[in-house]
Amino acid sequence: MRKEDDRFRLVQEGDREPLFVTRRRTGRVITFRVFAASVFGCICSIWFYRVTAPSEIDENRTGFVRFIWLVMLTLEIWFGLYWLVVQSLRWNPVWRFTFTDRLSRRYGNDLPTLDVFVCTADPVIEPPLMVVNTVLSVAALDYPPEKLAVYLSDDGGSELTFYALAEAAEFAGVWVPFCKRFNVEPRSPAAYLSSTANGLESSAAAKEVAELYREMAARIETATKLRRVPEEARLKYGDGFSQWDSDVTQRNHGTILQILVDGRKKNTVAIPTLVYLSREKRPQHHHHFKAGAMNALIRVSSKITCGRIILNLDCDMYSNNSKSALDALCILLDEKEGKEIAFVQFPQCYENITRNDLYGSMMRVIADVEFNGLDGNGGPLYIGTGCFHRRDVICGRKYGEVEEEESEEIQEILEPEMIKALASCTYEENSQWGKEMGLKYGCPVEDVITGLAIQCRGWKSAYLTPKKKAFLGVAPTNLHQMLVQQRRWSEGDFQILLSEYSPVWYGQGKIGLGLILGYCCYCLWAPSSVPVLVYSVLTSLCLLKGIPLFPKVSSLWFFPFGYVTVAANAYSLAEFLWCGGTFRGWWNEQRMWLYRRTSSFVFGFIDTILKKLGASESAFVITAKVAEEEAAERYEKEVMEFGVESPMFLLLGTLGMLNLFCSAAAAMGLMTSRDGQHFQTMGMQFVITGVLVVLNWPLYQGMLLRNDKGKMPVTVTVKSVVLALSACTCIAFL
Ligand SMILES: O=c1ccn([C@@H]2O[C@H](COP(=O)(O)OP(=O)(O)O[C@H]3O[C@H](CO)[C@@H](O)[C@H](O)[C@H]3O)[C@@H](O)[C@H]2O)c(=O)[nH]1
Ligand SMILES: [Mn+2]
Repeated sequence: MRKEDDRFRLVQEGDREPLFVTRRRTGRVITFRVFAASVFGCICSIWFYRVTAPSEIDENRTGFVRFIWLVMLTLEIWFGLYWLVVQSLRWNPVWRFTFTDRLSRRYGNDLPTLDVFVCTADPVIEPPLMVVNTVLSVAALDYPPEKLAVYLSDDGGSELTFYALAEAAEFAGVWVPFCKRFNVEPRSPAAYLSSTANGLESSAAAKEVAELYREMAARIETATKLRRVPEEARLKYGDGFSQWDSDVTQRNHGTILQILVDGRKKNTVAIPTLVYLSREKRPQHHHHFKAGAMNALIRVSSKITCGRIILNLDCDMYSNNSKSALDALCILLDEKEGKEIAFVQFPQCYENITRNDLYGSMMRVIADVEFNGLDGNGGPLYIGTGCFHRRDVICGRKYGEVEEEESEEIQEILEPEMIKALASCTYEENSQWGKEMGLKYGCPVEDVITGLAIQCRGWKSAYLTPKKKAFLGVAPTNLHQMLVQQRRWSEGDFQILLSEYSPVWYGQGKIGLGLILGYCCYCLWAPSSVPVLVYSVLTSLCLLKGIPLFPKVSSLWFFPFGYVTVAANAYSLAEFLWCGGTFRGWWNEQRMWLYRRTSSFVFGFIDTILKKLGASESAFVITAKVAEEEAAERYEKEVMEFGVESPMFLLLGTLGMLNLFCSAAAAMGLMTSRDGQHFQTMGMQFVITGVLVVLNWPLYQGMLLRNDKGKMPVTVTVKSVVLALSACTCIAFL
């Protein structure tokens, strides 16, 4: 009898196989650690060299030169320590693999309810057609439709977006069944119809769907262009449009809520519930940007479908892999390890990246290396899109507290008017919303700080990178947008470091050291601008002035400098190529590394300090998702786009010119003197400044050689040249 029992248990156990596995690559990690140790050894000897400053250069050192060396020492200590912090991201990477077939066998259609939140904020820079494509792609997820609901939050309060969604709700009736029947991928109609490899073009069903989509798209685009909703539509969706009174503006309107498809009514279960929400906005109330929108969504949805799992998406991130929800559930429903995981983050991938990724927008290494490293240390950051949450955790449940049982029947169906009150401006007054409940307010990267707070409540998170990318969005397509986005991120991350939720103070004892360091890598982006800025200016100016900053090329002390430089760059190149990048892509990435640090992060740093002093408010500049035609062509050709006057460009231009002048002057001096000794002592500076000049090539082109609309505005060029020349002259005669 006992034996029987055991056998029975075994079968049961087999049934309880984990829904995912976590893998490590031991060989690679050990190699990496040995390598890292060798680099660290050299970093230490660089420090030692600076402190003991060998006598060869010491002979004729004046106080001024001594001061410069002290600055160099400080910078090198910073770089060394920052390097140490960054190693945490590579120390212990893990990869997760899911078994969706086991999930299906075990749960069938008995899956938790899932609410998808899509956020949009402006019908001009986020075209309604793009937004509804995202909505349609998630509505067609491989998930039982009666368990799925899609909410669109429109911070633009735009009739156009509502109109587009109403059209999409109708089209969904055809699209969702079509996707499921033919197992279509990807499930954004625009992406599907533009992909050539769908193999279904010829079938009658596909033709019909394509035709319907084109008609709908044409109607939406016409309306968007004319900025007017067609009269027929107004009649057809009257109860929706009636909520826009004459005085509705983007910043001033009551709550607008419309359930376009209601899955709670028993007969309409073939497509998911579809809801439009534009929360109330009044000029006298702060709306807290995307965090405010998300919190309104959490409350409103709790009275409609109350999905146990929440997927958060930006309006441009369409679902490219219909299994992503099942993948995420493999983690969240896993009986053992999954129990401690609060959210599952997918990488932010883009569909509009050119071959060599001119602006480094893909952040390949972050997505393919660093986030796996974070996962090994306790979990990736929540980055605001492509993330599956447990509803009760985002609402404040601590790890270890019991989960509330899901009530069998969804609560009584409330009148829309009662639900609307949940999205009013005053609802959150004197409540924990924005603090302990929902997404946190007051930070430009509300998502990162929210994820951190969740981890500090004892939870872990997981990172999933299925081969077939889960979601695809639109990356910034010009330099200025890219720099603005990075400025917001660096500012937000730095604010977190200084806030009461700082990973260093608040996270202490709540999350592991590895994860604290991991957060610091990003939180220190903004302050890391200062040393990079000083370093690049100092090496160039000292080259001009003939002040040596590094050991002679022939001296033994040169070795650590050379080794660190070569090894670090070779490693980063290798890593980039492993992640599927090209050599040019890596080179472009190095340029963006520099530009981010010498513009975005500088401003992010200043903004944060000003904000701490109470002198400024942080803003959320929404990233544009469309570009004008000529600019789009230049993007395709990987020609760097400047075009606008911006203080960030002025800074980049001035630094670029400074490097150019200094290296030109120094090269001329070298040629006239033919002094081999001079080259020996200044060798390293020649190389650094030379590399900077080569890296800046597209900048010089934009400033001096190009004539199209995307070149650097003349005023910026003139100002940069004047500033750089005056700096050089001052230094030369100092
Ligand atoms: O007041 C606002 C501002 C923005 N958004 C939405 O937030 C999303 C992200 O905005 P976007 O301009 O595309 O910013 P990105 O820099 O691309 O966004 C990244 O960085 C943000 C934090 O800085 C995160 O919130 C995002 O999820 C993440 O994708 C978009 O869907 C917007 O519609 C709102 O709903 N309300
Ligand atoms: Mn975006």
